[in-house]
Amino acid sequence: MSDQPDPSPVTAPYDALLLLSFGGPEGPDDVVPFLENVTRGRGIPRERLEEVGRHYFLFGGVSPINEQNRELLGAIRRDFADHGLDLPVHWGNRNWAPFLTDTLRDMAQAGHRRILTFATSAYASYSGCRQYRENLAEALAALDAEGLPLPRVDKIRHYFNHPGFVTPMVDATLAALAELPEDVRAGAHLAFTTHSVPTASADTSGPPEEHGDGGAYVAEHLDVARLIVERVRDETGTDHPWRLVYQSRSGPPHIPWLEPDIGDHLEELHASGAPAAVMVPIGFVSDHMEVKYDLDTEAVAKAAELGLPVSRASTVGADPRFVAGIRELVLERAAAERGAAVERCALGRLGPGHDVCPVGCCPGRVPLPAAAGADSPWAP
Ligand SMILES: CC1=C(CCC(=O)O)c2cc3nc(cc4[nH]c(cc5[nH]c(cc1n2)c(C)c5CCC(=O)O)c(CCC(=O)O)c4C)C(CCC(=O)O)=C3C
Ligand SMILES: [Fe+2]
Repeated sequence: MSDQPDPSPVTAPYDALLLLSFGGPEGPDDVVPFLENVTRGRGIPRERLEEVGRHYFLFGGVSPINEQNRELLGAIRRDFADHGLDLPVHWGNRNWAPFLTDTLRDMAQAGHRRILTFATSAYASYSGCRQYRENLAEALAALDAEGLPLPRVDKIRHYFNHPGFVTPMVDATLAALAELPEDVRAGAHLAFTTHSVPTASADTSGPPEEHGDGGAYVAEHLDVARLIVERVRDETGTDHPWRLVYQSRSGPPHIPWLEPDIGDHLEELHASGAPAAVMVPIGFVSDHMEVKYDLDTEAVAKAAELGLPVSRASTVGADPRFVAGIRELVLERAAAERGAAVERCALGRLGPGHDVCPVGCCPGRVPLPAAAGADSPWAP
């Protein structure tokens, strides 16, 4: 008899969940090395880096993202325990401690052989999906070089249209509308914001058949925005005008990125006589630096200068419905891997996405090995 307990049947074949995130600095001394990790080989102008460094120093050199991931990690563990799931949950980052390679090494040494990954990015795109798969491949290569047995690593499908993500965002939008002065509320515009990416990267996001016209990245965000607009209309009886806009543009100015920027959009709204706006950061799963600085600091200052009343919807963070959604996605994927019947929850027009990224999904500028996809060199 083995001294290991049998894996819990509902989560089999998986023996662990990996929470995979971006990472952020936790003090002033971390800021520059963190930015070096993020931007290695990416051709980001020096001035942009200095500018982004200032955002972090404004907050004492501490990004909120790690604390938010600790909260999410704790919430997932409690939710699993409350639902009788015996699946250990570990956390690793792309750019800061705990680094993915260290986490994956601990997991391999603890005997985990089938790992399911949940990344803190809900959409298709190079930065939000393939780059995490490249990070997994890099970590596996490092373990391989150390002679460790390699676990098989899978990744949960994009969850932008899962009710666990959409439902809390609807409530957050309603709450942000309620924060506006009553006389401007009914006329408020909804500005759905997400991270800008180079248009070339947006156009090739998602599976090859979805490339062009902003690709899966833009289509998925539009789907979420429409869902929120419809639900808000059902609740309030008001049809709020809306637009998908972008924030946190980086890169050299001659390379086109998705537009309009939230700041320009607020100016346009003001010029066209809009009475108020709600910023809804559907591109992010927690209130990290892009939200705290680019929206709550910069965009709010711009709105104040214009005299445009604004409020900002909160992100899902560790909302219990989001955490329950993560559990449902784990159970869904485990069942699919066992060949059992699965119900794939998805709202909106696009339907549930793929479990395994196909060849040619969200390519980077340079082809690099990526795990957890059809093109993975680490496939079983
Ligand atoms: C699509 C997307 C997401 C959402 C999906 C996901 O969540 O993964 C995201 C998240 C995040 N991005 C973050 C931070 C940064 N992103 C940068 C740079 C870049 N982001 C890009 C895209 C995205 N980024 C791109 C195309 C670049 C250009 C360079 C490159 O091609 O890689 C830079 C360099 C400086 C700058 O130029 O801004 C920093 C510091 C943090 C941590 C925040 C914190 O500390 O709280 C988080 C969660
Ligand atoms: Fe970023």
